[in-house]
Amino acid sequence: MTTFHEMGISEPIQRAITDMGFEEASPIQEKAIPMALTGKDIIGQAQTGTGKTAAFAIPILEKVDTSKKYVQAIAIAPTRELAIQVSEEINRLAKYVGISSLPIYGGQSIDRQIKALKKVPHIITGTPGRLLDHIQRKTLKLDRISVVVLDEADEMLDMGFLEDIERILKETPEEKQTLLFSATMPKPIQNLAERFMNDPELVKIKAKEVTSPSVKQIFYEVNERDKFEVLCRLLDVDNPELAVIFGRTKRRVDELSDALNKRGYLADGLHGDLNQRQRDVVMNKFREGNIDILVATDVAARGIDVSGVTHVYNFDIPQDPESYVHRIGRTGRAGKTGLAITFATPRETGQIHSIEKASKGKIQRKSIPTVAEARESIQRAATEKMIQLVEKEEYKQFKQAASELLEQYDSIALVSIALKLLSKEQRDVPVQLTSETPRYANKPKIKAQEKTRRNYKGNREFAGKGAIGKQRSSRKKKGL
Ligand SMILES: Nc1ncnc2c1ncn2[C@@H]1O[C@H](COP(=O)(O)OP(=O)(O)OP(=O)(O)O)[C@@H](O)[C@H]1O
Ligand SMILES: [Mg+2]
Repeated sequence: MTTFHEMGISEPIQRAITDMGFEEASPIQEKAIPMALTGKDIIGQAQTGTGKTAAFAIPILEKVDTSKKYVQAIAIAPTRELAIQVSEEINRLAKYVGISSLPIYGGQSIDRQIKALKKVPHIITGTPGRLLDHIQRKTLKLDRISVVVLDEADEMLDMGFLEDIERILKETPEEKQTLLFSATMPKPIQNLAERFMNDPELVKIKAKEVTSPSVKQIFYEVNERDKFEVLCRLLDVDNPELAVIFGRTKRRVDELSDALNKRGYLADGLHGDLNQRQRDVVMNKFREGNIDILVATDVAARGIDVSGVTHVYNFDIPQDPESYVHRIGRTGRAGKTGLAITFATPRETGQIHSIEKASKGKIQRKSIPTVAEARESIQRAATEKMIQLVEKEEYKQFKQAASELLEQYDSIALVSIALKLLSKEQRDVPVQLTSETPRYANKPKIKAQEKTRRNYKGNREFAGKGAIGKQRSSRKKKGL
């Protein structure tokens, strides 16, 4: 184990790292940081939640020259939320060095961004479409960039951002360092690396499984029409601190989050049809714990780091093993443990095995908890809540009323009713979800090339507006 001090990181950055609570470098940081400091191009692969952001952010910060007032590094990410998050992590690490990072993404006022760009931040993080937009408006110049980062590069390829990335990279000088990071590195990424990188070094943290070992993986065989009831039962039994539930489409996410609210859970939805302000509101509510369930499309599958996510539910099975790996990687981060639950309809159980094969992990089949078990959990939760409130002495103003009730009624009946009221009453509210047809069920394994094309259509709800262009209409038709 290596400390950041031993890696020769400058003192002010070390101080910021200490403030962030990092004690020692994670394996990817230990390998990638010294290598990146030599100036080499790097392809970095390590499991989800293992600190890849700092692995590229620290070398960037060491490279930026604060005496020079121009943009010196860019980090490109597939989604707006991720661009914001990466920028925030860079700014935290840069706290004592006078370097600033600015996120640039679609959906935010371009004028505001132009104003912020005039202040000439040293580092820009952004989604491909909006970065390109600023380059074309000449409000962003990349001719003196010395580092480019492609975070979640494989996802950006899958989303069809290749052309945009090529156009962005054309604006950067020949002589520069390129860093490419992801937890998954499917084949097509190697072509990208060959084209854009200069003799890159592969820094791969060898692991038995692609998924994080701190995430326990289970699946339930559930009929489409039973999914929601089973989900509620599991939520009652598992009682997650914070959970992310992934749905296949935007409609699914909206319906699911409405239905959960009707049943008394604190949930909100995130997908690409919300405007940026709505997206920000939802993410902030989730980060601050004002909701404890985030229902999302794959827009939240990559890179999003919210500490305290204990459970990930794949309400709809992910469309490929990579998506599975990233989705479940929203829990079990930074050494914490997590539970990943996947629903597979009877026709989809074969896909569970494909995922297991590709990720070299084990997904254990479990049987659905019974109604009685769920009820027991609800009662246990209500009892715990009552004990907590009693211990906090939060009952004083009801004392008089309580004594009067006790004179007239049986004490067991009264406490039982109080428990009933503390339990989530809305659990019986009927809800109806539109059923989703599985996208790739029972189809032969998709070849890499074909897959890229399909995802290009199916998956482009994510990021910068500029990049989406004509794909939008076909997406709308499909209701994605
Ligand atoms: N050395 C460290 N010690 C403790 N915590 C760390 C360390 N490095 C990073 N972290 C924390 O671990 C969490 C996960 O880091 P990060 O988001 O960079 O993971 P990642 O590898 O990029 O994951 P993903 O593949 O999902 O994008 C963050 O909250 C980060 O602040
Ligand atoms: Mg990441």
